[in-house]
Amino acid sequence: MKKIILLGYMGCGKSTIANKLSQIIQIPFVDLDRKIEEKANLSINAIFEKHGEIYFRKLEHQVFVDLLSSPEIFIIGLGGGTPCYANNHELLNDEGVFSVYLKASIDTLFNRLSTNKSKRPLIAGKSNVEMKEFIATHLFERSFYYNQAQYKVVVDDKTIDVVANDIVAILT
Ligand SMILES: Nc1ncnc2c1ncn2[C@@H]1O[C@H](COP(=O)(O)OP(=O)(O)O)[C@@H](O)[C@H]1O
Ligand SMILES: O=C(O)C1=C[C@@H](OP(=O)(O)O)[C@@H](O)[C@H](O)C1
Ligand SMILES: [Mg+2]
Repeated sequence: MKKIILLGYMGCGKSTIANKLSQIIQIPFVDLDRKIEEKANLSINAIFEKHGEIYFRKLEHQVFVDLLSSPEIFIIGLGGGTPCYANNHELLNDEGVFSVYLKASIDTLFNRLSTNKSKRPLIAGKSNVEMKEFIATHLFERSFYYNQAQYKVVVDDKTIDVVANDIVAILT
């Protein structure tokens, strides 16, 4: 069995789907953002505010590499930016890893993020109009990195159960 990595843009459902998948296949789930918060003893928002994004990206890389070097098997829900910094995308094809891109359209991301902005420092201060524009550009810039994943699951108009079971089908 390999470690399972879920990746994709903010709001695509990495944390939610990883949690559901963990219940189905009985493998523990680790959310990279929560591990970063534990290590820094600060919330994601506070890390960005106090130390800035570059510091966050260094910590994110360290925590990701540490998790991958662990002998244990788990499901890792990455942060939306994880594959896009510090050559982390190269780790998506490591031998002991099974990586899945949860692909969502701009509309799906916008709908999910417009009610979930406050804990995401990159979009927290934006109006809805600014956010739609931001998601469109940012998703385009990041797609190269997301497409390095071994597998892709489209999540638009699918329930949490359906997405989780799509991943189970790929795994088996
Ligand atoms: N398949 C889905 N259908 C409907 N809502 C979803 C689905 N997946 C995730 N969500 C919702 O979208 C929001 C963002 O999900 P989250 O797991 O935090 O995304 P990520 O970790 O990728 O940023 C949450 O409110 C979550 O409940
Ligand atoms: O896309 C990004 O750069 C980020 C996504 C967040 O994770 P989610 O994708 O779980 O929101 C979190 O790591 C941080 O706010 C930065
Ligand atoms: Mg998340």
